[in-house]
Amino acid sequence: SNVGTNLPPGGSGWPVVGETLDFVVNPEKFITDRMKKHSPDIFRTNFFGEKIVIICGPNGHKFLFSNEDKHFTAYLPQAMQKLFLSSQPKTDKLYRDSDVKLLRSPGFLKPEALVNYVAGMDSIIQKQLKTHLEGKTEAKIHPFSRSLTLTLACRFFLGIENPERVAKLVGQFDIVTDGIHSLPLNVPGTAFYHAVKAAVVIRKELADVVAEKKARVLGSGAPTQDLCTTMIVGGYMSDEEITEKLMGLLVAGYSTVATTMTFVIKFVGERPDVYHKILSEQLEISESKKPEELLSWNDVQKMKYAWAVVCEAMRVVPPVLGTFREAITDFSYAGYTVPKGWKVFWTVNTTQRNPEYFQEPNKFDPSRFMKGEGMPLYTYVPFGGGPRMCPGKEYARLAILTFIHNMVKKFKWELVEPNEKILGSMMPLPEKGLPVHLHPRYV
Ligand code: HEM
Repeated sequence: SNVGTNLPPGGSGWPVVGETLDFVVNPEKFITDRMKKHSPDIFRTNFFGEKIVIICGPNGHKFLFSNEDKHFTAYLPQAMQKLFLSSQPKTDKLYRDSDVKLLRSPGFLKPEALVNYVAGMDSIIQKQLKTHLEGKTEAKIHPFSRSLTLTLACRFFLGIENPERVAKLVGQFDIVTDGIHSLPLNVPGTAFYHAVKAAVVIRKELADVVAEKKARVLGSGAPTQDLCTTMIVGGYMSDEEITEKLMGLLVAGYSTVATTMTFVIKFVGERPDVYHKILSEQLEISESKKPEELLSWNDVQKMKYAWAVVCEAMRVVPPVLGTFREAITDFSYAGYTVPKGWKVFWTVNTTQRNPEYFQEPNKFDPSRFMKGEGMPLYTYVPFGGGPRMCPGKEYARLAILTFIHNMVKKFKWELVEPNEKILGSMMPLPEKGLPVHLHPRYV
């Protein structure tokens, strides 16, 4: 075989750090430059201390998503492993393949189950808006959307509603998020060091929740309807496994949903025309219902324009830039051969923000998603694709649309800082938390 002699083109940068810094500072530029210089299909690099190939474009996405388990398995960079896996990892994956199957099977995150959570979500979101935004003339949307998202996750994944407990978790997750944005140096005093500690606190809290729920399930108390209880009642996982799984869900589902909500509010705040279109769609839904009646699954299916707005927000600012795989065999692609053990990175930006597939990629234009014919295959991939595609997609859609419904009915808004800087290339966030001027709308 010609393994090792026919590697994809590319460079490996400095010893040890490789090209890490260039990548972290601006992944989009890093990748676009190298696609031009080396190959638009695949090139090799070296960062986070790993030998990496980056696989690009719709054909790259297709190849990756179609060869799961044959050539590829899931992989987390070492810094993420330190943060998110327990101290005695049984695996270097956030999710073992069997776990993913479990989540996808009749599971809690499937539409059949989610149908029953719409009204509850609507009611929590209404309460949160009342407590945190109503009566204010100005508010920071990003901290709000984070605490809202975690409140929902606490209710539906963990079955906890106590606001102090939720606030404590929000605080710890904020520290973890700061760490993700920093260099992964586990040295006292660094943001990453604090993040590793916060992740330990979160895991301990989750272990307590599992123990409490278990006592409730075994005792006579009426068990709540939540994912944690479902897993306990299932009876085939140890408490540690349940804790680990809940951690994985919170990590995967928390900042992604909050980021999407935040950027929807940003883009809509910049575009009164988009706001008015969303509003008229949402008012039509409300008018078909009794006053005070909570949203249902069917109502959410009618939010077609609002969903186009969400899709376009995730195209311009993807909440997940991309993920890693590990090659479990040597594999050949685009005329090159990559050895077993190398890490493979794919990123949504090589298609979603590529003018070849989306004209004027920086322009926010929800009408791209209203044309009816859909996007060319493997070009729009905010949730990934194939067997590893995000299992939280429907849950995320429900939470975000229910949030938008309530926001436009209650408020109009515009940005306090139209030129606010966006930080963090791997996980984008507005520098000042997206302050907006709020104007109440009386229906
Ligand atoms: C807008 C919100 C979200 C976006 C954009 C998003 C995106 C993604 C992406 C790109 C992946 C990687 C797929 C791959 O590697 O091929 C992923 C995986 C995953 N997501 Fe999401 N996600 C979102 C929300 C959620 C939520 C709410 C949950 C939990 C309820 C969740 C749970 C997961 C899990 C468990 C995985 C790992 C699946 C695996 O490794 O097979 N995600 N998500």
